[in-house]
Amino acid sequence: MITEHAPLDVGDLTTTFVSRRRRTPVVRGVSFTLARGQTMMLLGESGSGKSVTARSILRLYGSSADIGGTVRMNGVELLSLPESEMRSLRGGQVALVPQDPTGALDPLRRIGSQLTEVLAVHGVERVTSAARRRAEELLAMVGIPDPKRVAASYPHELSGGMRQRAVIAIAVSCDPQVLIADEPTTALDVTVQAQILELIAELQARMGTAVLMVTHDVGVAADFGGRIGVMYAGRLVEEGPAKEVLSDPKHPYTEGLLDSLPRPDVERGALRSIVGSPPGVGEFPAGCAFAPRCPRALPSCHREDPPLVPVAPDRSAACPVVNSGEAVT
Ligand SMILES: Nc1ncnc2c1ncn2[C@@H]1O[C@H](COP(=O)(O)OP(=O)(O)OP(=O)(O)O)[C@@H](O)[C@H]1O
Repeated sequence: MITEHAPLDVGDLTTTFVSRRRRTPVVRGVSFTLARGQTMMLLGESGSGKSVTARSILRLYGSSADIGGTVRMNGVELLSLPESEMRSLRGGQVALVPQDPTGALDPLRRIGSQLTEVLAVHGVERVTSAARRRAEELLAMVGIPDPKRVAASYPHELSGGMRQRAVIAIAVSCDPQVLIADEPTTALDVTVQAQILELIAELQARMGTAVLMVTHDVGVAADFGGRIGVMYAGRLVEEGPAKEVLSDPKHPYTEGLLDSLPRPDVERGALRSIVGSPPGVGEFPAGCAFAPRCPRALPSCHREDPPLVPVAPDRSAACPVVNSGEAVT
């Protein structure tokens, strides 16, 4: 029997930054699975560990972080892969669209040559006229109206939105099975943001790519759909279909987060902020990290960190109040 592996299966992922003086845990036991063509949005406030989770999957921290747990891509464990194999996997089977397209492009090289190089490195096309044609096709595919001109341009000659389209063209050039997008629209004008999200969704539908997207923007999460994983203090506290999580949050943190943010997708009264502030980097309290701010914390929440467990069909949360069936209203 042939078992189909998930494009991405993350189990109990932990990331601890290490320096000569200290060890700083940042990601603490994150698990999720992405099926083919599926989206997972990592949603949470700044500092909750979303980007570190995404970048740990790609092993982008080198020796500055200890990464534990498992990261399987199509059944292959990435955390024990030699760095040389990891390098060929990045940009091939798994590609990153970062927040800032400017930093992702080489300022001294034309867009077309950056694209053909990626195609050559990953053995898709040698740098020939066929590769140049392919580069232009890719630029056209990401909605660039004049691909010949853009291929001959340097990054500084393009607008932010066009640069991000070019970065996306490079990211999808080798037909990745997993696309990791780390706040891909934050650095762009509001008018361009929706277009870039639409483009990612369109490419995903066309190519069957699984997408892991990091965002702190509930509007982006609502628009994109798929599944949402809500992060707080380095942990996933809630996970489920985006629509359900956003309309009927189970975890008190998700509820507080949604109440505190302007939501273009729902009409509501005044915003309410969550009392207190999140723990400092690596300074997690005993028990549930949200307990000191939680209006529903039980005495046990200050001692035991609840695991993420099923709370409804296809949904899970890390909260004993939800798990015990008590309504979170
Ligand atoms: N290279 C690093 N070394 C040490 N600490 C780091 C490093 N990168 C990130 N951190 C810390 O890890 C924590 C989580 O950062 P992360 O970037 O994942 O947050 P985030 O949820 O993505 O929020 P943001 O939207 O602000 O990026 C932060 O407190 C950050 O200071």
